[in-house]
Amino acid sequence: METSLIRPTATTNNNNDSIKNDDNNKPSEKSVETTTSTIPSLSMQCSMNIQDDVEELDRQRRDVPPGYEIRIDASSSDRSGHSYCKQVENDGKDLLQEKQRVDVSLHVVSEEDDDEGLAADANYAGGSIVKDEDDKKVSSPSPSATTTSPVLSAIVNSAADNDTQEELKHSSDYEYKWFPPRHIYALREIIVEHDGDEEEGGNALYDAEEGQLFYDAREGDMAAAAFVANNGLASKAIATAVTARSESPPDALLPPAKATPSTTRRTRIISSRMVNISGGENAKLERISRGAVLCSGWIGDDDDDEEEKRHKVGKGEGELNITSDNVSGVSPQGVTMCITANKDDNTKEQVTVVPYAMARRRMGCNCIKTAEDATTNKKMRPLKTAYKACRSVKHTLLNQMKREHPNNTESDQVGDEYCQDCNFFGTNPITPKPTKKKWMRRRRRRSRASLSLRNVGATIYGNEAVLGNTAEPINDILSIDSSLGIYVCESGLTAVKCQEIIDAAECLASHKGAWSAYTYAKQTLGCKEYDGLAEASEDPVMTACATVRDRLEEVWASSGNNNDSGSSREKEHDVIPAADTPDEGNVEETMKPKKLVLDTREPHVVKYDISRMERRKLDMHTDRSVWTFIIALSEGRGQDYAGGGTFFEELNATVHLQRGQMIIFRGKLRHRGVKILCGRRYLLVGFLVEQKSDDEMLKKE
Ligand SMILES: O=C(O)CCC(=O)C(=O)O
Ligand SMILES: [Fe+2]
Repeated sequence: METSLIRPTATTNNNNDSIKNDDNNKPSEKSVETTTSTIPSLSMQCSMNIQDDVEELDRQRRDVPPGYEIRIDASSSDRSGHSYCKQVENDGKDLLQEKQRVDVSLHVVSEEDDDEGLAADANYAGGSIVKDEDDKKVSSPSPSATTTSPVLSAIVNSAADNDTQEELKHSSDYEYKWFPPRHIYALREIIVEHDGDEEEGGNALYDAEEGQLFYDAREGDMAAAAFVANNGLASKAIATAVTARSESPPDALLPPAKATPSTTRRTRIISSRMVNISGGENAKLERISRGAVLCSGWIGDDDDDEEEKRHKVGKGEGELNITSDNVSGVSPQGVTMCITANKDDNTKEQVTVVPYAMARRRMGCNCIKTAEDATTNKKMRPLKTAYKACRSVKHTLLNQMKREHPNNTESDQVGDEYCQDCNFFGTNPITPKPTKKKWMRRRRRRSRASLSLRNVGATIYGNEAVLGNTAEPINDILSIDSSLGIYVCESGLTAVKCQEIIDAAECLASHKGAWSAYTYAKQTLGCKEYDGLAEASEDPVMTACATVRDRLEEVWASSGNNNDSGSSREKEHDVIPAADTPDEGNVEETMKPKKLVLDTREPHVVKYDISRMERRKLDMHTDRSVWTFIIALSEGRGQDYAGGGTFFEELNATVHLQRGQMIIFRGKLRHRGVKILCGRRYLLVGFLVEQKSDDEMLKKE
C-alpha cells in the first residue's frame, strides 16, 4: 500500500484582482501583511460568470480565515467542455520542480447547454488556485507551524502513517499548501491527469485507501489535485480543519492516524461545520458529469498536444472513436477527468470522459457496455470507481423501470429501450409521459387497484406501540449544539434499507398517482396510511423514538431544559441540576415529563426533486413537535443529489447528513430544507409530540 502523500508546493501569485475578505472588512493589502511565512495566504482564482455562484462566492468570503483572502480572476477559462485539473503553463518549466506555481483548475460546463455533448462557451464555472502572495515562495513549515495552523496540523495528522507525518513535518523539501475544505471537496473525485509515466505509484491516488487525505503533485505529473476519499479519515480531517479554523483547539479534534473501524460500518463523521460544501462550481461539476461515459481510445490527431486533444473531444471534434469495446463505464457523478492511462513507446492510450449523448451518437447504438477489464486491468484501474458507480446507476434505473412497469417481466421490457446484453438502458430510460387522457385512466385504475390496507401502519405507530417500544436506543450521539438541542446519530439503516423505503414510497406514489403534501413539505407520504411504507420504516422510526425517550429527553431535562418556553439560549442562567429536581409528587403537573408519541399522521417520507421550484426546498418553519427526527435516505454531494441539508437559524449552519444518519432536534427551532441543486433527496421524518391526557382527548372530542 502506498503511503499517503502530502506534497505541498510553493505557489506564486500575480493576480491583482483581489476581493477582500469582508468578514472584517480589511483591505486586501492588510491580509498580505498579516501573512507569515508559516501560514501561506490563500487566494483562489475562479471564473464565475454564472449568477448562482454569487451567493456561494459570498459565503466563501465569509469563510476565509483571518489573514487569508479570496481573489477572483475572471480570466481563468477553458472552453473545452471538460472538467480537469491542469497545471498552468509557466514558460515551459517544470513547475513542480521549480516550486513556483501550481494551478488546479476546474472547468465545468452547464448541462443545459450540453445536450448533444458539446460544451457551451458561455456557461461554465470553475477554477481554484492556491498561491502565495507576491510571487514569493512559501516557506516550509517548521514543526511549530503545524501548531500555529490548526488546518495544516489537521492535514498533516491525517496522513496515514507516522513516518509520513514525520517526514511532512520536518522535511524542507515539502511546503504546505492549504486547500479550503470546499475545494478539497470540489476535487474529491477528480482523477489526476498525469503524463503516463507508469512507474510504480505513478498515480498514487488510485492506491489510496478510502479515507486517506491525498495531495499528490509529483514531478513529471501533468497535474496536481487534492483527493479526498468519500468517508472516514479524510472527511474527518476536513471536518476537523473546518471546525478548528473556526474555534476549537486542534488537539481535541485531531483524528488518530488510522480510524478504528466501527464494527458495523465505517466511521462516519458529521459536523455542524461541514456547511455549504456543495454548491457553486462543485454542484455544477456534479451535474455535468452525471451520465458521462468513460472511454478509452485515440483522441484528436497524432500531432495534437494533449491540451488540443481535450479541446477537440470537448467540442466533439477529433478522432475519438467510441465503440462498445472502448466504452468502459458510466459515471453517475464525480468522475469527470480525462486520464492518460499509459504511455508505451508511441502508443498513447487515452481514457477520457465524454457526455453520454455523444458516446451514444458515435456508437450508433442504444446501449453502453461495461468493459470487464475496468476492474482487472491495472492500467485502467482508475475506471474501477466508475465501474462500481456504473453498477449502482444501473441498479437505480432498473428499479425505476420496475416501478414504471410493475406488471412487466424483465423480458417484456427489453424492446428498444433495454439491452439485455448489458442490462442497461439505451435511448430513453424514462418512459414517455402519457397523454392526459391516458394518465387519467391510469390513475383511476390505480386508485381502484390500490393496496389493500390492513391498517398495519396505524397499529405500528400508534401510541401504545411507540410507548411500549423495545427498540434499542442509539448510544453514540453527536451533539451538534446541546443548548439548542440538535443531535446527530446513526439510525441503523443500511443503504439497501434506505433504498427499500424509497422504493416503497415511490411505488405507493405511483399507485396513488401522486405524492401528498400534508406537512409543509410539498411531497410527503404518511407511513400510517400505507402498510408497505409503514413496514419498511418501522425499525428506524422505533430506533429514533427510543433514542429520544431513553437518551435525549433525559439529557435535555438534566441541562435545565425541562420546559419548552423560549429559546434554550435564553435559559442558560436558569439551569436546574438534575439532582435538585424535586420528587415526582411535588412536581407541578406542567413540569412532569410528558410521554412522547408520534403525531397523528406520523411518520412520513419527504421527497425533494427539481421538477418544480417549490419541491426543491422547504422554507423556514418550526415543526409542531417536541422533537423532530429526520433520517436521510439519500446520499448527498452529488451522489443522489447535491445541495440540500437542514439549515438551523440559531445555529446559522446547515447540517448535511449522510445516508442512514439521523438528526434529532427540538421542533420549535426554526429550520429549513436547503434547496437541492440536482437529483432527489428523500427523508424519513417523524414528529414526536406529547401524548394527550384523557381529559384533553375528551375536550377535543
Ligand atoms: O429538508 C430538511 O432537511 C428539513 C425537513 C423538515 O424540516 C420537515 O420535513 O419538517
Ligand atoms: Fe421541519
